[in-house]
Amino acid sequence: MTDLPLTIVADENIPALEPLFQHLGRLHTYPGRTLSPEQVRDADVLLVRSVTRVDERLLSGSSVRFVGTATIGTDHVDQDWLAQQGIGFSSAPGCNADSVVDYVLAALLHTAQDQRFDLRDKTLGIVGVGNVGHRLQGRLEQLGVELLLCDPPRAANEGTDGFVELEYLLRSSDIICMHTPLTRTGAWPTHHLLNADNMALLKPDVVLLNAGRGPVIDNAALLQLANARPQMSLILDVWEHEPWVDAELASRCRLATPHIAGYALDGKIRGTWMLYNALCEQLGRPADIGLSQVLPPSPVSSMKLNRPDNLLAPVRSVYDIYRDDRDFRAMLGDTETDIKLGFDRLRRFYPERREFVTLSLKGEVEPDAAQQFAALGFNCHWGNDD
Ligand SMILES: NC(=O)C1=CN([C@@H]2O[C@H](COP(=O)(O)OP(=O)(O)OC[C@H]3O[C@@H](n4cnc5c(N)ncnc54)[C@H](O)[C@@H]3O)[C@@H](O)[C@H]2O)C=CC1
Ligand SMILES: O=C(O)C(=O)[C@H](O)COP(=O)(O)O
Repeated sequence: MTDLPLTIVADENIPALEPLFQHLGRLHTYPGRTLSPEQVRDADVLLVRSVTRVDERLLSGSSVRFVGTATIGTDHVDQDWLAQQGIGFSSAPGCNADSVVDYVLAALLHTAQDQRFDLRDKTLGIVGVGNVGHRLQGRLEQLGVELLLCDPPRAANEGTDGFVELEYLLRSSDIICMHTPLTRTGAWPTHHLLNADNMALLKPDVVLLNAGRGPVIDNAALLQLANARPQMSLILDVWEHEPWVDAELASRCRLATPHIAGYALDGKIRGTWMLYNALCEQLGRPADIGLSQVLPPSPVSSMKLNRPDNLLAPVRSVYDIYRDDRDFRAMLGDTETDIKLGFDRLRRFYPERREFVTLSLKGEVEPDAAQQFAALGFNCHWGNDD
């Protein structure tokens, strides 16, 4: 597959396809969720996101020689089958990890403000300490939050120091953030990792956030528990059975969003760009388009703080998580079919959002506040009036 032009079939929800791939061949875009064997049969390259199941059913008999998913998660791809067929594969590890961490921090800071607590007085458990969990760990440690970490695969490789057992974390944490992949086999499968039995261990007023994959938590058991425990706070970005969402569970959440934690433009375009690099490598061609050539400058690039004690002011100016929550809830009274269509429509036409790091903060602030704004991930230039 070295002869150009290539035939490239891609999910229409992948940004920056033209500038990165058009010079390599003819691009055909389709809705990813309904991509069919007929649409991919004559393709050389298939570029997907998480909503396309990539397996023998989709690709058998096709001419596809390279599959790329512009996502971190890979549970939608049958990688064993691709390898057996000699089809090249790449995902985009870490591409939107900072976008997810921004989402988590926005959600937790709003929750802390609404429930009148300071994150630094809480114990926060992270389950799955990979690209996302590790970056979240870094920012929260700088903020001064006490952490518990659970990641049995890492503990098995690196030693158990610094890691705790899941049950201990569930029992001891005030806030829990789920960041594991979805796996059904292997030594540490995560399907229904949180279930009726172990969720009974949770503190009654726990804040539980899932921005990994929906089926990592048994959603029916979660709804039952949350109904029995009115003080429990749920923040869910991912759902069992997407694009369908259990409207009752969503209505029980303090924040509910349609799988957009990683949807900052920076994270999405970085994912596409990583696939461009992987495809060029497979083709033996130089990848000479830089990320900055395809990532537009941020429309909100600097902010002078006049209320430096309020951590939420810059967070809101880059990312209003309540807007996502409102838009999502607005469609939940619809029929099952409308919810499914609405879920994908919100994602397809997601408004531009940028990562915290794109915002420069200026002003004169106290050292403690300066440390906290830097910990959140903003680009800080204190004392600079330019
Ligand atoms: N909501 C969203 O928009 C997004 C969701 N994701 C999801 O988040 C997941 C995590 O992303 P990354 O951190 O980048 O992945 P990663 O692969 O870098 O890290 C995952 C971590 O989970 C750990 N893990 C695996 N099984 C575990 C278990 N049973 N218990 C505890 N830990 C376990 C692994 O050892 C690894 O350290 C992705 O696989 C994807 O499904 C990723 C990006 C955006
Ligand atoms: O990267 C991942 O993994 C994700 O979950 C994606 O950010 C989700 O976006 P879509 O692939 O579903 O558009």
